[in-house]
Amino acid sequence: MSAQAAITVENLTKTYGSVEALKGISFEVPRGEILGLLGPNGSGKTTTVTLLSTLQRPTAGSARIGGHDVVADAARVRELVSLTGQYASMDDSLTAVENLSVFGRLTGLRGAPLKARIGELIEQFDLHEVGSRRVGALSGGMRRRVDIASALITRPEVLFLDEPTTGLDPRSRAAVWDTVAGLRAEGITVLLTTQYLEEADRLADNIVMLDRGSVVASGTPGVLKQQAGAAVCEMTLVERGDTDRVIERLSGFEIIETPTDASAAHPRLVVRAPEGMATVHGVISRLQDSRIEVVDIGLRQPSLDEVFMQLTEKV
Ligand SMILES: Nc1ncnc2c1ncn2[C@@H]1O[C@H](COP(=O)(O)OP(=O)(O)OP(=O)(O)O)[C@@H](O)[C@H]1O
Repeated sequence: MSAQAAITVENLTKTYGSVEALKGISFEVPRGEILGLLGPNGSGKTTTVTLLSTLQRPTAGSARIGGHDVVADAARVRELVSLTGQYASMDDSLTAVENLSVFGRLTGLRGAPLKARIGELIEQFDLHEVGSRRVGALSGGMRRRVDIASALITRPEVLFLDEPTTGLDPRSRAAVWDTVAGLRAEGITVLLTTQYLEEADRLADNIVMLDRGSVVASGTPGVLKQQAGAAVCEMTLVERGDTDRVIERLSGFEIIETPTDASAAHPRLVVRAPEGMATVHGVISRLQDSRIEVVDIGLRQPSLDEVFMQLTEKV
């Protein structure tokens, strides 16, 4: 394993009684990179973060942060990492600056150094306007931004972001994405857990996909999409009423998505296209034979969502 790695995980295992939360996972995160740890509910994401941040001990295997073992060297690891995410621990009745101050004091910062660090974070996270407002009155996205800022008060080398955008509306989610992308510029290593493939696709240098406690795939977003192999043929129908007829007419093709939104004016279907354009032409000729009209039809790379579906189906 590389000496440069900020996080090294080797055969990490955690069992709770008869539940195998992690079944021996391994991965590495180079310094300054963002790793997206992806997986559905219960796949082991939070367990991984609690082990890496020394909140729990592994049952077997090992993990190192900046070369320090999370069990043997737990005190040193705690100096290097910070953890935030879904369950922000800020006091709603205090202002953003007061919250930063509380976090700073908790870590032993006082006086001028504390004030200077808060000033830097206000600058870095563009909190000038909201610094004096009560955190309870801030939007969800702005709250998370203050929360991430407070996690950085100690200048950690590694930041764990546990589902930082769960429960946020799309606009707030985009604002948090900007904040996380900015962390890369600061050289901080980030381990981001998420259920949203789009989030990992946007932010992560590398992705580790977990399913039921095991790694089912890892690599860059681009490589994972390629690994999934076949491109897909996506079509949008003119008439909602044609959906059942299309499904019937496309027998023999592997339909991987049928319309889910009953209110959508134009239903969308996706079929796997192992033969690329030849598959698309095959679909078009079947639709033409039945005089079924489409708004559009085309070939595209599978999304990470589709990759994940395909990989987890195989397990
Ligand atoms: N303290 C615990 N005691 C018993 N089982 C646990 C405990 N913590 C987690 N588990 C189990 O371990 C498995 C992995 O849970 P974990 O919370 O790590 O998943 P997750 O991927 O973070 O899911 P989510 O997205 O819901 O947070 C689940 O089956 C969970 O029920």
